[in-house]
Amino acid sequence: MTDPSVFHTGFIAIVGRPNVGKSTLMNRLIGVKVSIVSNKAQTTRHRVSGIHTDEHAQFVFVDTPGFQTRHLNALNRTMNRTVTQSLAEVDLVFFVIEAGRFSDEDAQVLALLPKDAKVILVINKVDALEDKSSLLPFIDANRARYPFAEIVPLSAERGQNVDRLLEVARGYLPEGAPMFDADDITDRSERFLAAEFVREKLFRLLGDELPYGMTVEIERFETEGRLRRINAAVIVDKPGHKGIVIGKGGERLKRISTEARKAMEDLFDAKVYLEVWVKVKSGWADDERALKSLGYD
Ligand SMILES: Nc1nc2c(ncn2[C@@H]2O[C@H](COP(=O)(O)OP(=O)(O)OP(=O)(O)O)[C@@H](O)[C@H]2O)c(=O)[nH]1
Repeated sequence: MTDPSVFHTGFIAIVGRPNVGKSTLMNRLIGVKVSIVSNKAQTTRHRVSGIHTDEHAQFVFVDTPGFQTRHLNALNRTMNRTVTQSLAEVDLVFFVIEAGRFSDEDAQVLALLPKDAKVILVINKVDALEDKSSLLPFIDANRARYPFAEIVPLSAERGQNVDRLLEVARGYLPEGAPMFDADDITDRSERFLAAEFVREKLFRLLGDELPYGMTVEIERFETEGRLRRINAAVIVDKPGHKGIVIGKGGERLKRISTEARKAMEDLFDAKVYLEVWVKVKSGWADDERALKSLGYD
């Protein structure tokens, strides 16, 4: 049993083949919807996708980039090395499989786990198991596959035994103060996400016309209860790019901002006033600013 007076904080990666229920589990673990957000933590190389904090521990869930189990070719093998490296940097891995089933794809994911990683085997979807008595032999069969630190059967969808997973996981996280303030992270995440949504719509609606070097900056982000006032600037490099983003009669920009606003309202569970405009900030303008800051006019 872990000493409850000691606080634990650490990074966890959730891995598994497609469709085993990783997202469902993540949503369960995080609980509050608004916390299921991407946040580029400044202090770490990890991309944080969710955080759960209770009185004993802070669980920081991170994305594993480039996971690939289908079509093993040279490129994917290189990507898989990246996966193995990023998994070596977390404190704990949740390897998720489906109850009663261990496929070749599961084996491929398992093979990517670094040899000395601490891995908890999460057997998900136990609710869907027709013959409940088959669970114990299934657990035993999996013990032989890898030196799992723990094996936890659960149902992410129904929330069964999910608390147990957190309780067990805590003992594998290093002792230490929380890295993130739960409220803080929510605000910063929303701001970060707002930029992500605008970017995503730009990518989707501009397609091949996407100007090189385009960025999105959130110039204003205000929270008033369940209302957000957000101003986003799409920054392009050349005056000619401005028209591409705006489109004929402003149609394109209007669509981008409407779709981004809807996505934000869904996720933030709030009313959103969003203004999006396009600014040209060429290299030349930057030079000029740089000169001004040095006192040259
Ligand atoms: N019966 C049952 N179904 C579940 C459970 N957890 C997830 N599912 C279902 O399994 C399907 C896949 O769930 P996801 O959470 O999207 O799986 P994933 O691993 O994130 O999938 P990818 O994003 O493709 O990698 C969905 O239809 C879920 O509703 C569970 O505990 N029991």
